[in-house]
Amino acid sequence: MSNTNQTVPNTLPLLRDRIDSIDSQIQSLINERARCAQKVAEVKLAEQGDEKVVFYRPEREAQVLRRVMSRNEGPLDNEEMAKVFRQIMSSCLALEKPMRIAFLGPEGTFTQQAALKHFGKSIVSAPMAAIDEVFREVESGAANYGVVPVENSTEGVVNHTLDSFRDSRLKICGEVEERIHHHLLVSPHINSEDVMHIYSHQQSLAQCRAWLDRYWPHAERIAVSSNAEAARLASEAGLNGRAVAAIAGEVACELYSLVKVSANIEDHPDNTTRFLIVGNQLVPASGKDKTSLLISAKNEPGALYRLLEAFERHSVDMTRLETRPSLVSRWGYVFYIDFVGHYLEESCQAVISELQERASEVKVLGSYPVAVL
Ligand SMILES: O=C(O)C(=O)C[C@]1(C(=O)O)C=C[C@@H](O)C=C1
Repeated sequence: MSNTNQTVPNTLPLLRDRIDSIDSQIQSLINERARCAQKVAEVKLAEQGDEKVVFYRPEREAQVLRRVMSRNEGPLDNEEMAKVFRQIMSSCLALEKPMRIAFLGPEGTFTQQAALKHFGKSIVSAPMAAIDEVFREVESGAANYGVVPVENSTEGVVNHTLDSFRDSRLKICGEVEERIHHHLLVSPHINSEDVMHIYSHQQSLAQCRAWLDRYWPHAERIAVSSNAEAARLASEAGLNGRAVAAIAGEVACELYSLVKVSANIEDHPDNTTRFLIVGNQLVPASGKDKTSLLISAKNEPGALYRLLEAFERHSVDMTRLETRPSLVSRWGYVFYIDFVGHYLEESCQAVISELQERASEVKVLGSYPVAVL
């Protein structure tokens, strides 16, 4: 083991020798860790059996990353260090069992970016054409987990995702937040001044509305199924000499070899999207968790008040409330509620059982670690 108190050499050859020696130690340790993960897989298989074995453990991953951040002394900052360990765990998990992750595609979407941020790069990516396809892919067992957008700090909730939980038995296993930067992109084969049509996902167009009003008031805005699809269309149009632009992110820009006419054009610089990880398992407590519920309220005066009052009385911190039409009865509603805590904690159990008495249906969509990265 190297002695951390050793003085740092001050010539380039000696510094590189030191780096080589440290790298060799890090490499041995990473492989030693990987062998432990392989052993963990054997133990899990022996204890849980082939059918029920769960390799991916979100609560354990969150604990590992939190520990990395809290003991970190720099000079690398906490997030950088956690990203390194994120990838080490991703590689170790892939040794235990390669994970197939379905996400709202095509390749290059912010959802793919979120999937890589959450699971690391050692996954098999499975882009889907729509949010309900992501759900179906995981329900059928074709994918191990799915990643879907659920809310954006500028535009609010993604209704498709919330609605997909009504008839699904999938559970929320995690959340991930991603800062969203939009760019105006064109094919290198066209002149950006000729652009009269701008493609993007409806939410992205909305997130850049003020900027578009100001700088491209005469261009027609065309909503398509995703911003990666917009990038694909802009690239294809460029090959045919048609001047079309797309609004999309970095990954799509690179994937379709587009060029940036303007970067970071979102109206709100802290524009952030929250994504959910959906899977088949109820996740044990990590020590810092959130819970999501779907509640069908009775259609009577004061129904919502009686639901919310239970949170107050048990001092459970509600972080989000969304209302959607129930689709079962006219003017009936379902509520999506997020709160701090794990559903097995005493105070959370107390709230849930009171809600069960007061609502016609309470579905626990899942408890999951608060996003670490
Ligand atoms: O602790 C486990 O259950 C493991 O499988 C090991 C490990 C890791 O590399 O630390 C790998 C995958 C899991 O998702 C969590 C942690």
